[in-house]
Amino acid sequence: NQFCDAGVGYTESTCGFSSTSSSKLLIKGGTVVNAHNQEVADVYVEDGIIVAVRPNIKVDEDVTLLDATGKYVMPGGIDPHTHLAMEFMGTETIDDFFSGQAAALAGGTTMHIDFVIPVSGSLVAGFEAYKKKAKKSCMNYGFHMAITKWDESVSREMEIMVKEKGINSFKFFMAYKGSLMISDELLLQGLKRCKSLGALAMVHAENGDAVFEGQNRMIDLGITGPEGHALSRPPVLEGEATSRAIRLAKFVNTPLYVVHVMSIDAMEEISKARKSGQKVVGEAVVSGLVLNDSGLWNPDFITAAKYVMSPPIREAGHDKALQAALSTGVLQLVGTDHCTFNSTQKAFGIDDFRKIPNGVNGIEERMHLVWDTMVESGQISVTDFVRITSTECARIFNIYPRKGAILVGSDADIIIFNPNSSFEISARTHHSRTDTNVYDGRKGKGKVEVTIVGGRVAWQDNELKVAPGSGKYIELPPFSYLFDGIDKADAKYLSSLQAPVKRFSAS
Ligand SMILES: NC(=O)NCCC(=O)O
Ligand SMILES: [Zn+2]
Ligand SMILES: [Zn+2]
Repeated sequence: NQFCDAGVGYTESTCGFSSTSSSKLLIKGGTVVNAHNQEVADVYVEDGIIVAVRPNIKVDEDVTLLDATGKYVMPGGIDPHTHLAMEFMGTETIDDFFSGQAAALAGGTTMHIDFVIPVSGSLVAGFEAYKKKAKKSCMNYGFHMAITKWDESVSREMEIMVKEKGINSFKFFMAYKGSLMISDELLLQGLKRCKSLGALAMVHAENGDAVFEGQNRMIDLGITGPEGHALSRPPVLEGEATSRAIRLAKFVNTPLYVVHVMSIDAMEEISKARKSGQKVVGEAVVSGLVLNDSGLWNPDFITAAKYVMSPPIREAGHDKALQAALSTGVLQLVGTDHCTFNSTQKAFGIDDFRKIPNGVNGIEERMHLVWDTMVESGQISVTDFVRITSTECARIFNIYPRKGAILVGSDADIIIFNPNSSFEISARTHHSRTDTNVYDGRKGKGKVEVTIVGGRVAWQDNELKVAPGSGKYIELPPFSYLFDGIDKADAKYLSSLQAPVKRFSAS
């Protein structure tokens, strides 16, 4: 870990943070990239807000200048899927809201959306617990909320989350039998409630009952190592659950967001639904795009166990198909599912893959790996890069154009990216607290040189410049663009029922 251990005995002097105090910033001469266009322009920022984007802006001497000549000036990355300080599988992720965010800033991500896990089923208690965890934040963050049980109180608390706490999305786990997994009955209730609140339903799509069966099958065969994890939950189980969730969302007529799409099977279900006109969002994660399952077969347990996540990293072929789906719009955005456990924690499953805490790193690596894999290979344009790493996430979670854009009036969350530099990933130099890295040794083109959050330089010259506690909670309002037209479709459906209703009342 390159930063001092945050939160414990922290002082600015001992940690060597230096904050850039000027509230005025001019980024000169770069190519400003938005999802819709790119142009050479200066970007002028005052008090955290972009106030001008045009060539040759003249400013007074009290303004901090950043030269971006020959570089891209892009919206900071927004990671839609992280787990910081999450209690899971009998332990807690090693990255908290400071170490995880410090890593994010080093990699050009300025906002992430983390998943609140209810406490004993209570959403309010879960929200309070995460508010406390997030006190050490040093960048923008928002929350999704998991729904793990169903009763009147959960339904009421969902309304409180949406109307009072700034949460506009709820995740339903169709896997993790015995802990987070929910039934179809609960999923249906949850989808209906999400719809009425204008909140986006998200699913972890794997058939948890069949996964349980698959795990028993592996143990009966004496397969106890990390490879058993992938073998026990094949793509067909991800495809089945994805298809089931899509059909239930269609039945309820509410938008659906499928998190961490890892297989061709799931991706094809999303593709089919989208072609039919259904509002389904598919989230790729960087591990699914750039890794294959070969690591899981490494004879060294710790090396193999670091790749254990759910749904599993698939065999070669799924990665390329997911890249193609992302480049053609079948999948819309890229997250990380950053959920880190160190070697000691992974070793809980040394004799039984079912006990290996599930999760991989990625919050620091996402922007670099997506650039190298997708832009450098010619699969997507620079504007597409901005769309899938930032803008689309802001649109889906209803904070665009405040976030996800370099426009007058937008928040000044900005990166300066040098396409002629290069990056190299190593567990020895990364900024996460974990001692392994699933991308260890990867090199590529392009480098985030400066990360700006709310108009302040947060990362520059390989140095973190912000302190724990300087982060900001971003409330996410309900009824994003995905809800446009839902009422019209409902009205059409109801009018289609008039004929049977009349027939029934006539007899
Ligand atoms: N994905 C994973 O393995 N861990 C995090 C929890 C989840 O997103 O399912
Ligand atoms: Zn999940
Ligand atoms: Zn996750």
